[in-house]
Amino acid sequence: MFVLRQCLTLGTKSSIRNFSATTNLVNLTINEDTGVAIMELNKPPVNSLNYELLEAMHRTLVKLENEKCPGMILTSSSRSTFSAGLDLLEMYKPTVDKARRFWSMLQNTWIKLYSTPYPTVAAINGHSPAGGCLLAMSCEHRIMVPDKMIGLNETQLGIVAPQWFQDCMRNIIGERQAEKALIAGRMFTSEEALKIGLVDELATDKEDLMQKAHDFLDEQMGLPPLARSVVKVGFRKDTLSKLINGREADIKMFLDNVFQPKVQESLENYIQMLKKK
Ligand SMILES: CCCCC/C=C\C/C=C\CC/C=C/CC(=O)SCCNC(=O)CCNC(=O)[C@H](O)C(C)(C)COP(=O)(O)OP(=O)(O)OC[C@H]1O[C@@H](n2cnc3c(N)ncnc32)[C@H](O)[C@@H]1OP(=O)(O)O
Repeated sequence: MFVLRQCLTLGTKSSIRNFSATTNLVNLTINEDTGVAIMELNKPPVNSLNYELLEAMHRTLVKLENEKCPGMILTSSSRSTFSAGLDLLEMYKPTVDKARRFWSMLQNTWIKLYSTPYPTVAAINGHSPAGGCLLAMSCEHRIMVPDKMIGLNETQLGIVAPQWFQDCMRNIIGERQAEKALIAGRMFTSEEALKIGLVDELATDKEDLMQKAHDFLDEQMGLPPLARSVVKVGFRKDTLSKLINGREADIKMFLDNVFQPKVQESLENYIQMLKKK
């Protein structure tokens, strides 16, 4: 359930309704004049994607779809990080039920985000590794601040990015670049990401980032919405169907991997390393 927290009137003619998921993990702001939604991930310090954050995102996406949202900006309340990807603690010594529930919610959230009929833009105001990169890649347009890192780094962690993560990257930067990036588990600087088309624009700072995101949505919202969304979903349907028809196999892949003693050992070392940093 969403609670109406407060009504803010900013110093512009637009009035803003500010909703928040009850957990406060996602701040949702909807501009009353334009209907544009800003979905801000708010799980300090790095928006690691645990079950609760994914569930709050999923709930927000369902609400936006039901309310015929005309456009959405996905961003983060953190100064350093857009999202650190999947929460490593969700994968460290989970029960089978917990691991299954977690992966299933990740699938639900991605399917909703990837298939929205309305235009989506990722305002990437920080680092965006692995699952964070997946979120950004699932939007239609990506704008990033300078001097941050983005990419699917799974290979460097000794794990394999799931097929649908790989497909998202291939759909954006093409077969050859995706193959090279995925084999290496390469993280790109914002500037490198722009060069290979992993992001579409760079912004100078957060204000410029949000302005550019609004500009993109203004342009998209000027197009006939039904035709726009049919073309979008048409382009994405093969990638979506692959996961939708293979959800159980994908969950099995995750469970088979996550419970490997070697994976648990690397995970423990990685968590320790991040904590000592
Ligand atoms: C290693 C083996 C993984 C095993 C996986 C198991 C099964 C796999 C099967 C299939 C799944 C494959 C798909 C995986 C997709 C993923 O998304 S995996 C997650 C990959 N993410 C990362 O590698 C990012 C790690 N984090 C960072 O690089 C940095 O934190 C950052 C994002 C660049 C930010 O840096 P900054 O300096 O600002 O912050 P800190 O590093 O100091 O971190 C602050 C705080 O947050 C904790 N933390 C960071 N990332 C995560 C995370 N992903 N999950 C949980 N917690 C995280 C960090 O430990 C610090 O904690 P504190 O010291 O207690 O404050």
